[in-house]
This record gives sequence, C-alpha cells and structure tokens, in this order.
Amino acid sequence: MSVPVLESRDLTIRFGGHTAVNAVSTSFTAGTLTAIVGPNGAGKTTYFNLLSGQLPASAGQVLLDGEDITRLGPADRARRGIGRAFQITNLFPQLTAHENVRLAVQARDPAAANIWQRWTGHRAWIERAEWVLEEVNLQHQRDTVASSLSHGDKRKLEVAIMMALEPHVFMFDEPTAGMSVDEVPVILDLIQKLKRAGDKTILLVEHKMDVVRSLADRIIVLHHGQLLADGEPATVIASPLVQEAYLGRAPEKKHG
Ligand SMILES: Nc1ncnc2c1ncn2[C@@H]1O[C@H](COP(=O)(O)OP(=O)(O)OP(=O)(O)O)[C@@H](O)[C@H]1O
Repeated sequence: MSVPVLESRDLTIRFGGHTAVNAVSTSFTAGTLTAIVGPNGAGKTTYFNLLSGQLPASAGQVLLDGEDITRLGPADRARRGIGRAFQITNLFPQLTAHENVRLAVQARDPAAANIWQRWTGHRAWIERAEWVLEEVNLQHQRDTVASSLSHGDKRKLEVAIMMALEPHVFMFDEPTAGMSVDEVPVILDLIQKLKRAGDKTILLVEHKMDVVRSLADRIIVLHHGQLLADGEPATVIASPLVQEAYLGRAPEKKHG
C-alpha cells in the first residue's frame, strides 16, 4: 500500500457547542484525486481549512509525509507543499497576471533570497511564469492587471499561482463555481493534466456530481461533520446511506 502524503487523525473542530468536523480520520496518497462531497453544511470547507491550516484543530492531528503539522499555520504548511486555490483570494489586484505568477515562482526559488543571484535567476523566473500562464491558458492575459480579469480568469490565475509554488498536495475548493460554461472545461482539463502527471495528491471539494464523476478516483462523503463513506466513486454514489444523506431518505427500491 502506498504511504499517505496527507493524513487526518480524529481531526475535530468545535465552534461553541457545534462540532463542525468530528473525528475525521482518513489519508490521501500520491497519484490519487479524492473528491470530498456532502450536503450543504456537512463540514467540507471546514475540513479543508483544518488540512491547510486556516483553522486550528480543537482535537486530532494532521500529518504531512508522516510528520505532525497540526500546530503549523497556513504559510508553513504551504511552504511544506500544501497548495490551495479558490478559497482565499491571494492575487495582487494591481499587478499583471504575469507579475502575480512571477512572484510565486520567485517565492519558490531559494536563490531569490540571495541578492547576488537575483539577476541571474531573473530570466528563468520570467520564463517559468510564462510557461505556467500557458498551462492554464491565460497567456493572452499576460499583461492584464488581476483586478481587470474576468471571474473565470481570476480563478485560472489562482491555479497558476498554486502551480508556480509547485506543491505536492493540490486542494481545489469548488474550482468551477461561478465559471461560465465555456470556462469550465479549461479548469477541468487542467486538473486532469495534474492528475495525469501521476505524482500529485489532489483533493477536490465539489458539488457538481458530473465533475466529481469525471475526475475522482475516490470519493469521501462528509455528513454532519463525520466521515459517512469512503471508496470508489460508483460504489459510494450508489450507497443507500449516501443517498439518504443527500435526499434525507433512503432511495426507493425498484420492483418488478
Ligand atoms: N467560523 C465558523 N464559526 C461557526 N460555525 C462555523 C464556522 N465555519 C463553519 N461553521 C459551521 O460549520 C458547519 C460546516 O460548514 P462548512 O462551510 O464547512 O460546510 P460545507 O460542507 O463546506 O458546506 P457548503 O457545501 O454549503 O459549502 C456549518 O454548520 C457552518 O455553519
């Protein structure tokens, strides 16, 4: 069995008397795309926040490559390879698309801290930023300031920034939400491409089941903050327990 890249052990958060994520234990391995689904208010985004460090756990642990990172904040977790898009808008609105990506490329390069190497690295950063913009199909907006981009292009830029940081865990929180019909396939193709690379650990919170079906190798279902189901997509989707959680009742049996 593959060693988990990211793991949660009894991960829990309470807001006052409400337990939004309740003792969730599971793990994520490289080369796998896991969709996290569940009804509204199930705790999906809160679970993401606990994994990426935006929220501190009330109990339980988060492990990255076997190391306990529960006490680390989001910046430290990002430095260690947890990348997240679409939850926090981390664009510099007055900088161009290219400048936004270039900053992320520079942040990734240890040589950037060395002022003597600054200019030798410059060309490589620019080229790397161009390449990332092409990957997300945003090269035509290279010189547009982020604040003037369409909603879909802003989201592509957020993915570009995440890619430039070269994480090994990619977290997508409803990546197609608010996107126009023609922009959706671009983002889905991009996620497929990351998946085909084979060495990334990809987590996706998504409401649209057609998107989940087309991308996921595995689905985990949260319900009232608890892990309700975990497995191969067709099996999880067909599970009466899961259907009941979504519909509020068990599916009717077919007769005849
Ligand atoms: N900061 C907070 N303070 C208090 N309660 C919170 C906080 N964040 C989330 N919650 C509560 O935790 C529960 C889980 O919310 P969460 O947003 O994680 O659900 P979700 O599954 O992502 O829902 P949706 O699909 O609607 O986005 C909800 O009852 C929500 O009201």
